[in-house]
Amino acid sequence: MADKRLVFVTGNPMKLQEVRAILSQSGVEIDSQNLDIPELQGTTQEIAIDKCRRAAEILQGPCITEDTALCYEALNGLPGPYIKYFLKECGLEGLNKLLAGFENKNAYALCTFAYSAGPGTEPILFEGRTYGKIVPPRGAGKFGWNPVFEADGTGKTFAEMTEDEKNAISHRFRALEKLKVHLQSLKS
Ligand SMILES: O=c1[nH]c(=O)c2ncn([C@@H]3O[C@H](COP(=O)(O)OP(=O)(O)OP(=O)(O)O)[C@@H](O)[C@H]3O)c2[nH]1
Ligand SMILES: [Mg+2]
Repeated sequence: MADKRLVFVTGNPMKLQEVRAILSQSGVEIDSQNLDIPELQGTTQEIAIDKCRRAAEILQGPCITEDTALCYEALNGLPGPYIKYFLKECGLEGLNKLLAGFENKNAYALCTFAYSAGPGTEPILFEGRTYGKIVPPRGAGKFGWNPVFEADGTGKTFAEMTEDEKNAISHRFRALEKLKVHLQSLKS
């Protein structure tokens, strides 16, 4: 039996798949709720806290939510938490063109999990980062901006990696490592 069950509120099946794979050996089992929670404008932290708070209120119970940002060094962190809309409107090529006037193609993927113990409690954040650079698309485009993000030291875009390769170094993996430590502390 799982040591811990958690409800992950997300509308993104690829996130859910990766979270389940990363947590598969950890004793944490994930139930999912596909709720469309309105997302505030603001910093990644503000967006993550607000989204988790709303989700816990709707569920009337504990839950986790996750926000992903793609932050360009040359643009002082933008598109950041608004990457979903940039990707939708500009496509993978557009994500490259944004940096056309800059030599600096460095970027980091930022994953922020928020954990709420239930309605009325303040969500706690767990962040993970993976550094890399923005490149012309390579690899199968099954998930978001994976084809244009080459992780430092790998020579591969996330889309060219196997699931296991990505899950060993991803922003999501790094944030979940911190969330796991917190969940352990709740058990004792
Ligand atoms: O190539 C990718 N590799 C990843 O590892 C990854 N993680 C998220 N994303 C995309 O980045 C935006 C985040 O927006 P986001 O955090 O609001 O997510 P979402 O709205 O899809 O789901 P949720 O908010 O219901 O959980 C969305 O377009 C996601 O598809 C990724 N793309
Ligand atoms: Mg979202």
